[in-house]
Parts: sequence; C-alpha cells; structure tokens
Amino acid sequence: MSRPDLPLIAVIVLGAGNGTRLGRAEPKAFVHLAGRPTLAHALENVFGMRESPQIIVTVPQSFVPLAIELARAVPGNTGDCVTVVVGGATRQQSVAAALLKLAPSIKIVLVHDAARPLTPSMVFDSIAAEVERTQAAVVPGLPVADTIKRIDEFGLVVETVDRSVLTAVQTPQGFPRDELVRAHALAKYEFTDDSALVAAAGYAVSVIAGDSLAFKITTAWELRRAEQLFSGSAAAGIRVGTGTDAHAYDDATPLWLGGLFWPGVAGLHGHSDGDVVCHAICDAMLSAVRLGDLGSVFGTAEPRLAGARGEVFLRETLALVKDAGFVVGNVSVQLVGNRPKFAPRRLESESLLSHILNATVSISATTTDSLGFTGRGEGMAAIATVLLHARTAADPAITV
Ligand SMILES: Nc1ccn([C@@H]2O[C@H](COP(=O)(O)OP(=O)(O)OP(=O)(O)O)[C@@H](O)[C@H]2O)c(=O)n1
Ligand SMILES: C[C@](O)(CO)[C@H](O)COP(=O)(O)O
Repeated sequence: MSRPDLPLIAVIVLGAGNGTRLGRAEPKAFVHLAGRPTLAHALENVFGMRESPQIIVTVPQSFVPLAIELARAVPGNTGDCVTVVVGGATRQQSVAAALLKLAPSIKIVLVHDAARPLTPSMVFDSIAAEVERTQAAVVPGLPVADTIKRIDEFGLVVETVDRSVLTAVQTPQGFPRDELVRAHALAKYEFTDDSALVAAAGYAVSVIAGDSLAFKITTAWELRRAEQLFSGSAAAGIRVGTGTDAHAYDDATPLWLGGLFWPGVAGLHGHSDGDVVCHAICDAMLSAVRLGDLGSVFGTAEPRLAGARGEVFLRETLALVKDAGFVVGNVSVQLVGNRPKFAPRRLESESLLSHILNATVSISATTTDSLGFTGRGEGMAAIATVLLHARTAADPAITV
C-alpha cells in the first residue's frame, strides 16, 4: 500500500476525443449516461480502486474547467488527486500529454478510455496487480465471438481467420511507467492503443481476462446499451446513506431542532446551531455520495458557519448531492432524547425539511428508557437514513 500523497499507480482517463462516430454535438466524454457525463461514471470507477491512484484526465481545451468541476463532484473523490490536461489531436497524443504530468512516485501507469464508463473498479485493480507482479505490460481482453474474415478491397472474402488466437482488447491497459514513457518517446507511427505502441518498442505485452461491462461506447447503439444496463438493474443509480449526530443540552443557547426555532426551550451546544436532525441528514446525504461527512466538508474553521442554521447546511449539502448527479428520494430520521416533546411540531418540521430537500422527510422520536446520555437527559441524538437516486432528464432542475 502506498502513501496517499505518494501514489505508485497513475490512471490516465482519456476523454479528449470528439466522438465522431457517436455523432453528438458534445465530445463523447460529456455525453450524458443515466443523468451524468460518461466521464463522471469512468472516474467514479477509478475512485473505487483499492489503492488511491494519481488520476490524469484528458479533455478538449474548452472543456477543461467543466472537467475540473465535474471531477470534484464525482462520488468517491476525496482529495486533489485529479489533474486535467488538454488532449492532443489523436488518442496517442492525448496519452503523451498526460504522461508529462506523472508524479515522480509513479511506477505503474494505467491508460483508460472515458468511453468505457461501465468498467468495474476490480478490472483496474487486477490490471495494476498483474503489472506489479510481472513488471510488464498487461491488457484486458475478451475472446472474439464472431467468425472473422479477411476481405479484399472489393469485399470479397480472402480467408477465414483462426479466431482462437484472437482477443478483443479493452482498457484499462497497464504498463510499467518506464516502458510506456520510452515507447511514446520512440513512437514513429500512430497506433490505436498503447499496447501496440509498447509492443512496437520491443516490450512484451500479456492479456488477462477483460470484462464485458468494459465495452466501449463508440456508436449510438453502445450508448443505448449502456443506458439499458443502468436502467435494467433495480439498484441502478440508487444510493443510501446513514448519518448520526449528538449534542449536549446547553441552557444558555436557544433551541433549533428539525429546522424549527423552539422559543423558551433549552438548546443544544454546538459550533453551529446544534440542530441534530439537520446535521444527521447532511451526514447521511454526504455518505450516500461518498463525499465525506459534515466535519470534513464544512469544518469548524469556517467563521461563516459559526452558529449557522441547519437549513444552511441542508441547502449546501443538497447542492453537492446535485452536482454529484443525484436527487433525494426520501429521508427518514429518528430523534432520540427526553425533551422537548417533538410530536406537537412533527408535521411542521417534516414539511419544512421536505420543502428544502424537495423530497419526503419523515421524523420519528423516541426516548431510551432512562438509558445512556439521552436517557439521563444530558443531550439529544438523531439518526438519519437517506435514499438518493441518479438524476435523469425527467427530474426537474433543482434550485438551491
Ligand atoms: N484525440 C483524442 C482521441 C481520442 N481520445 C480518447 O480515446 C478514447 C477512445 O477513442 P474513441 O472511442 O475512438 O473516441 P473518439 O476519438 O472520441 O471517437 P471517434 O473516433 O468516433 O471520433 C476515448 O475515450 C477518447 O475520448 C482522446 O483522449 N484524444
Ligand atoms: C484503446 C482501444 O479502446 C482498445 O480497444 C481502442 O484501440 C481504441 O480505438 P479507437 O479507434 O480509438 O476507437
């Protein structure tokens, strides 16, 4: 395991192509699939790798700002590990541009097409592990299913090719850093993949089992197939998250709870307003999109958040969820504590929070039979569960 600040693996995600064969106005990496750009899906799979890599993304020049913003919002992105560079006129030139950004610590480089957005994280892990084991180039490949014919310029069959010796090669393709860099420096021709370039430089390349989900979106047909794979699974685009918060009672503070002000009732101690219901919901939403938690996203160092209302956190968290490509399905919260009695204002709180999140929020309340800090009347806690689903074209735009 490498130190996160000194990664051993780099993944180059190529998204600088025009997608001519797909025939859309925007480059293929920015065409939406299940509500999000294909590049976002590809990055999410890279973020799912066992070991955090350096990530270098290539995009057309005018898409650099959008790509930076998009990468920041992808679930699982926990730091500054993504560099976005302007790609070249060909795939090979885009890889060459990305190689210039490799961190000194990198030993293994994986080159991946953003156009393969369903490639499971496990494929990246397997390729990286095999490169490390063999200290040589490794690519994923699948057996060829069709009978393959060699034809002449008139379309006449010249021969039937023995398909048992063929494999259809996918990405990510993995290389020892030095081999890939040297092969690019020596390149005299344009190749359609990096393994051909590395082989032309005299290095061995081996193939391990690829994954049928790693297919490349080239034409409208593959885009449709990818859409169907997303919508065909019951769990597709669905996320759940759990969040908990607890605060001690503080007689000197007014109470804000469930987004409501409770005049004349002792409040809860906290850096912000201590609203355990809102804070637990925010943690649950952040967890569902793998964006960390309230502390890591907002922190206690931000002066503008001192005493901030739960509503402020809810709205800002909702914006992050939306940027990550999700909308809230529903939220369920359980409030734990002896006082105040929540039932008389439950509907008021539920309708306020439902309005803010544009989704159903239900809140139940309980005591703990005199057990624990809540039972002893020292403070309150809340536990929230949130269900999110990927935004689709049918979802109304959310204003936050
Ligand atoms: N100058 C280029 C060309 C391609 N690519 C990337 O290489 C991958 C595989 O290429 P391909 O499927 O051919 O994509 P496009 O070149 O965009 O497609 P087309 O050939 O239909 O224009 C894609 O993720 C594409 O974005 C790139 O980064 N830079
Ligand atoms: C790299 C690649 O995806 C491996 O199959 C493929 O060679 C890209 O080819 P394209 O002509 O750029 O689509």
